[in-house]
Amino acid sequence: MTTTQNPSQDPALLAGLAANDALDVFRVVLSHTSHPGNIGSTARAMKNMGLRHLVLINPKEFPSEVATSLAAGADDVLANARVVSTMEEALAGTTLQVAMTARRRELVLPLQTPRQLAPELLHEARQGQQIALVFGTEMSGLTIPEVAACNRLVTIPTNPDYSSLNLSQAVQVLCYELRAAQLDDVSYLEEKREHATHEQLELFYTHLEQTLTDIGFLKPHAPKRLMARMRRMFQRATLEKDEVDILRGVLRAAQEYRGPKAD
Ligand SMILES: C[S@@+](CC[C@H](N)C(=O)[O-])C[C@H]1O[C@@H](n2cnc3c(N)ncnc32)[C@H](O)[C@@H]1O
Repeated sequence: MTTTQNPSQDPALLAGLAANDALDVFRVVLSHTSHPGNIGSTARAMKNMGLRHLVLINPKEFPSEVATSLAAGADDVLANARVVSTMEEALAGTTLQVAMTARRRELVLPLQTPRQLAPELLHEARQGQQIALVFGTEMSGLTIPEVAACNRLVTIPTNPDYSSLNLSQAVQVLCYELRAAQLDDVSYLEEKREHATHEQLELFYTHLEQTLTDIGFLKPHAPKRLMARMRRMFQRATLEKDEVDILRGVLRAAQEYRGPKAD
């Protein structure tokens, strides 16, 4: 077996690298963080999972030696962190904003888990949308206006009697789910499929009905629900254009069939 040494010659590898870029549109936003150690641990958690854009809204202490020490090699994430003073600045340019909360009182949007939301986030990321993952301050979490600035609400399903994670651990869980969803998503390697259009399917159903009538399977005076059931069956299959062509070829052959050929 030969392996391609140069990634630029390997389309599958290139596609994988392109998929990795999806994580590059995410920004982690930490609001009013009190402990610099949590900023450092967040940077580490992000870099482990392939995210690198960190935005800090009014951190109590930053830059900080404690943050750098806990970043443990993810100091590039800290060096590039943007410090802003408002949520508006932190969310500028994003189309999706995910409020992370352990609390139940802010239920203004449907509550989702990271695993439920990750595929949608990745899909949007691949379209080049900018996405913010927003985390609250250690003592009190996100405020009501902060949650209201977001259009998605996510909770990590923890022990209901002890639901609040350490800030950087919450960041870790969400970033991991994004990475895991991305690794599971190999759709970028799939061949593009040309689905049959509505019109092509309608022609097929007409052809099918005519053929079933011709061969005596469908009784025009007592059709029952046969065609409705046939439609449902083929709709479930999400047929491609080529598959419809094959099926119509079969129908034509059935219509022209004159019995077994004599040897
Ligand atoms: C230490 S927690 C804040 C705890 C605070 N006492 C509260 O009630 O929200 C800091 C941040 O981590 C995130 N977080 C912690 N546990 C979480 C969970 N189970 N689900 C989602 N986010 C969580 C939230 O963004 C939260 O604002």
